[in-house]
Amino acid sequence: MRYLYFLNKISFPMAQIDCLKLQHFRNLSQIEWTLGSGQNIIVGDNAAGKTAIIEALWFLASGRSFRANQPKQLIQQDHNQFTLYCEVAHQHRTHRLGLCRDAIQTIIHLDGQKNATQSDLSQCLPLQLLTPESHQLLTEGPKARRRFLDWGCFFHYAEFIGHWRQFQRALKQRNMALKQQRPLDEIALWDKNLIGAGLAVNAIRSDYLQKLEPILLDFAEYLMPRFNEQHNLTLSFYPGWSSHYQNFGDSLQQYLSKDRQLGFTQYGPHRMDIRIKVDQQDALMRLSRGQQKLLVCSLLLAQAQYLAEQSGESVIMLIDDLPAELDETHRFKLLNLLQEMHIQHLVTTTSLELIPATHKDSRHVFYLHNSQLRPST
Ligand SMILES: Nc1ncnc2c1ncn2[C@@H]1O[C@H](COP(=O)(O)OP(=O)(O)OP(=O)(O)O)[C@@H](O)[C@H]1O
Repeated sequence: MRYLYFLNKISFPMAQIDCLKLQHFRNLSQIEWTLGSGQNIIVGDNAAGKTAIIEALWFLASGRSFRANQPKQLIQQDHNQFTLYCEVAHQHRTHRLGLCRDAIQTIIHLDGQKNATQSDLSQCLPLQLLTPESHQLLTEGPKARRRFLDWGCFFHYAEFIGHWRQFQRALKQRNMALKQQRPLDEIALWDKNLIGAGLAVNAIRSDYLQKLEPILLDFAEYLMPRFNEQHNLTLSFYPGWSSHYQNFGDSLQQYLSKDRQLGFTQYGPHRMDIRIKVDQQDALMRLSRGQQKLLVCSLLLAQAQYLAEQSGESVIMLIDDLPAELDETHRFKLLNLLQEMHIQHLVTTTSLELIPATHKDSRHVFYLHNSQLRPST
C-alpha cells in the first residue's frame, strides 16, 4: 500500500489552528479557544454547541454553513451579527483570519487587510469535514460530489478558480439569453466562452480524479479490508453530458432548441459527477450505511494525503459527533491514521469514553458547558 510507505518515511509540517474566537454564533455568546496540535476533543451534552464550533470554523473556511441555508440563522438570537477569528499556522507562517457577518453582508479580514476575499481565507484554512450527514456525498445528488472534487482542484491547480468563475459567468449569461427566448444564433454566441472555460474546468477535474483514485483505493483497503478483498471499487468521471455526443459543443448544439424551451442549459460541466461503482453496480446498492461512511472517510483521507504529497502541507480535519459516525474499531483506525498522517483534528462527542485513546501525548480534551469551553484539568 502506497500510504504505508508514505506514513513511515515522511512527515509533513502540520497545518494547525492555534486559536479560535467567536462571538454571538448560534447559542455561543463568546468563546476563546486555544487549541493543541494533534487531537482536540470537545466533550459536551446535547445542545451544548459542539456542532456550532465546527460550523463556525467551516463558515470561516468556506463562507457557508453545512446545516443552514441562511447565514442569518447563525447569528445568536437577539443579536445583529456574529464574528469569527482564528489564527492558523499554514505554509510556514501564521495567518489571522477574521469574518463578521450581519443579516446582509460579510466582512472579511486576512492578516489585518480588509480587501481579502473568501477564497483567500479558504486557501489559508484547508479544512476537511466529516459529519453524521457526510454519507450524503454518496447518497445525495451530484452537487456534493462536484463540491468535493472542486475543493481539491482549487488547492492543486492555481488556474482552476479562474476557469471555474469564467464558466459560471458564461453559463449565467447563456441561461439568461435562453430564458429571454433570444434568437438561436444569439444564444449560440455565448457557447464559445462556455465551451472553452467548461472544458478547462473538466480537464482539471478529470486529471485530479485520476490522481486521487489509487490513493482512495489504498485507504478503502485499510478501512474495509474484507470488503476490498471481495469486491472491485471503481470511480469514473461523468463530464455532465452524454457520451453519445463527441464533445460538449455537440451536446450544446443538439439540445439548443430544447434548452430554449426550458430556459436553461441542461447539460455541461455544471452537471459533472463522479460515478462510484462496486463490481460494476452503483455503490449505493452494494454498500451498507457504515460502509458508505467508511468510503466517505477514504475519499477525504485520499484528498488529505494527495495534498500533503503535492504541497507538503496537511489539512485540518473536523469530525462532528465521531461516535455517531463509526463503530469502535473504525473510530480507532481513523484516529490512529490521522495521528500517523500528522493531521490536526477536532473531534466532538457527548462522552470522552467513546473516543479511543490512540496517542495520549497529543490528545487535548476540552469540556463545553454553559457556553464555556474549558480544558480538562
Ligand atoms: N441563532 C441561534 N441563537 C441561539 N441559539 C441557537 C441558534 N441556533 C441554534 N441555537 C441553539 O444552539 C444549541 C446548540 O446546538 P448544536 O447543534 O451546536 O449543539 P451540539 O452540542 O452539537 O448538540 P448535539 O450533541 O445534540 O448534536 C441548540 O440548543 C440550538 O437550539
